Amino acid sequence: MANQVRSIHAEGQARVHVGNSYYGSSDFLPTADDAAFDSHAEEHNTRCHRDTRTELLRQIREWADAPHGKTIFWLNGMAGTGKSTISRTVAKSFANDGILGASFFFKRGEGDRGKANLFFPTIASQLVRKIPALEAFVREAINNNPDVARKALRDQFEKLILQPLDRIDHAIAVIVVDALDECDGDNDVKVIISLLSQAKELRPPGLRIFITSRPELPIRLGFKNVTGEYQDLVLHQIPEAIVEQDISAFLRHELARIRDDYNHQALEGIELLPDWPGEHAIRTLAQMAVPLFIFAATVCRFIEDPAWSDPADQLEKVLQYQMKAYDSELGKLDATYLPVLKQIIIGHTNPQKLLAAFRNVVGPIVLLAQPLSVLSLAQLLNFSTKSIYGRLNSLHSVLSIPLRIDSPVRLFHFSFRDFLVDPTKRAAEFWIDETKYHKTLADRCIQLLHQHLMRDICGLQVPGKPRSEIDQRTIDAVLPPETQYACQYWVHHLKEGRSAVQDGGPVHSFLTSHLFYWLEALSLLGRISESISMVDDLLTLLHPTSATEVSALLCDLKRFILKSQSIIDIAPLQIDASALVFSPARSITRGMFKQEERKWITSGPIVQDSWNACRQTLEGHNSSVYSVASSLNSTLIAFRSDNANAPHNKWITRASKNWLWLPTEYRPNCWAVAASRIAIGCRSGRVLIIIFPADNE
Ligand SMILES: Nc1ncnc2c1ncn2[C@@H]1O[C@H](COP(=O)(O)OP(=O)(O)OP(=O)(O)O)[C@@H](O)[C@H]1O
Repeated sequence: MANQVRSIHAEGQARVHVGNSYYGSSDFLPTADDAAFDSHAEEHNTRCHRDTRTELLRQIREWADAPHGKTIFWLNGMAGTGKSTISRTVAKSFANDGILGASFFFKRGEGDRGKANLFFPTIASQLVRKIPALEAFVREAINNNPDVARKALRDQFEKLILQPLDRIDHAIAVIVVDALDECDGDNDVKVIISLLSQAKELRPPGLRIFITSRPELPIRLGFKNVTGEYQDLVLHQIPEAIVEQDISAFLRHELARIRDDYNHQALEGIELLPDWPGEHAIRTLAQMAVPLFIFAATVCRFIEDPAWSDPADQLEKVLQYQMKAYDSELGKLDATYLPVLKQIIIGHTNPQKLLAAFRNVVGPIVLLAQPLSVLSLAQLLNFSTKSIYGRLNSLHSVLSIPLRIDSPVRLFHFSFRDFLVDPTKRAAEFWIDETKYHKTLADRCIQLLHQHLMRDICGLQVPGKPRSEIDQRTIDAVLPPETQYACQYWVHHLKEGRSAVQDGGPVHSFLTSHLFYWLEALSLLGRISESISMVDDLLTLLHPTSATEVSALLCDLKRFILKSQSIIDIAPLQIDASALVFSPARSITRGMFKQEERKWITSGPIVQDSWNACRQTLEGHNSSVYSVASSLNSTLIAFRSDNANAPHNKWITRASKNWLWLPTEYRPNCWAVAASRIAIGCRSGRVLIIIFPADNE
């Protein structure tokens, strides 16, 4: 990070002075991890088998190459029909030909990949890498609006993508956006569609956007609003015969591979016949599958799974679901997943016990907002790693379970979760009660935070130490993945579990004891801005009659965070320094955490009584220092700039380290420093006197 410390040191005895650190923009833009088609998390995901989707892929290519074609191509289709696989294939082929501008694969349950927040910054940062001429204009946008990546989607799109692209001569570039339906927030989805449709205004008009999604209502409405601006294709309306042919080709290839691998290590006499499974079985499986590729893919994993029996037996088990698969689309999901799940209980005398154990482990896994490893799951759920592995052993065809204990367990396909939590299956043996397990996760997250969070968890000591100077390994050591997860998602699970927040309840008690440590941890994770929406969510969960105290605390807390988030974001420990010291005397948050106030301020500023009308001050202006003054004996130094928002006026430093950050209304116009006492004349008319203990105290 380009973090420049420019403190001017007084020679001699000066112990307290006003310094001037400022923080350059470290990362170019915040981005969503693993969203690109070629990211590490996506690398093992399948692309179209070479004998499948040939005509469709040709059409997509033709659209991308057509000089006056529509800007957007929308490929929509039901769950499991193969959209993401097509997206990966076209992204790879565009990348090979040098025309892929950017790709974003939305994925629910994978943190930032399931939200709109970082969609445009991620696309912009990839575009910059692809088209270097854009960099200067994107940087200019960031300099003019340092917070642009956190602004409304429209601002992000216009400033980071549309305007920079409009200022350069660019050749054709394709952006691939997969699974838009997995982006949270119906309104965000509609806004994204509407904004992307504006790309047609670009001169020269070289941008193409390939979007896939399920045909869900908000997306259909979004596209309805931009009728005429896009070309589309409905995957599940492709004639059945063509899809059956594609799925057959895939099955033929995969089952032959499974047979050969099995025969390679099978004892003599039990090998599969060389023509196994035979055309009849392939045709039956393909007919059961149409139009769901996910059926074919899961069946192959199930047949191959050595945990059960040989491939021929496994195939027989699948074929028993023949009639069910022909029933309906829901029946097809049953036929996909029931053979796998039934294995868990077949032949057991006490299936209820096994089912309960299955739900207690698999329920949380499918509901996580971001995948966790077995190690982290064990910590979070308070189970042993052995018992988790025991439950997962039979699920290798539906879950990707890495060998490493600290690598995340992932769903092969989101339709597995859809199947398990389907509310129409309440009575079914494998049904997972979403609300119940979200509640469990919320409780466990809160308990974990209770156990692990503490003040100054990284041992920074110096209150102004910027987050950017803390080694990520230090943060990861004190905040392991499950604690990071709990910090970010306890409110999400509370909300999805529809738990009421009430006075004296677990949330109230957590906030009363651990609020500051939680905010400090969020800051260390670079996620403090998300605390505002979490507080908003908590406010929606208030119990109607018994939440007076916690409601007042949350309203106050929102003001507290809004006022100080810019500095807490930079220096985590300012939460109980500047944020606390400058909050109003009657702030509930301040009152509650009075004991946290830093002892190194003997006498703090006189502050207003209550919150005033100013909710938040946006930081980010720059100006140079133009005058420096020193006391007669040269022990004290003060300096001033044109601009009250200039970074040089923001900190009180001690021994050349930042200690106390000054909110805008306390920024100095003039000041006097004497030993450990500092008097600041503020532009607002306030005079602020702060006394620090002498160094030897
Ligand atoms: N053309 C193909 N060739 C080989 N395998 C395929 C093909 N299409 C799909 N598959 C397999 O089917 C699985 C499901 O497909 P995919 O994830 O692409 O469906 P989807 O339509 O994106 O589903 P969802 O809408 O639920 O995300 C893939 O993981 C892959 O294993």
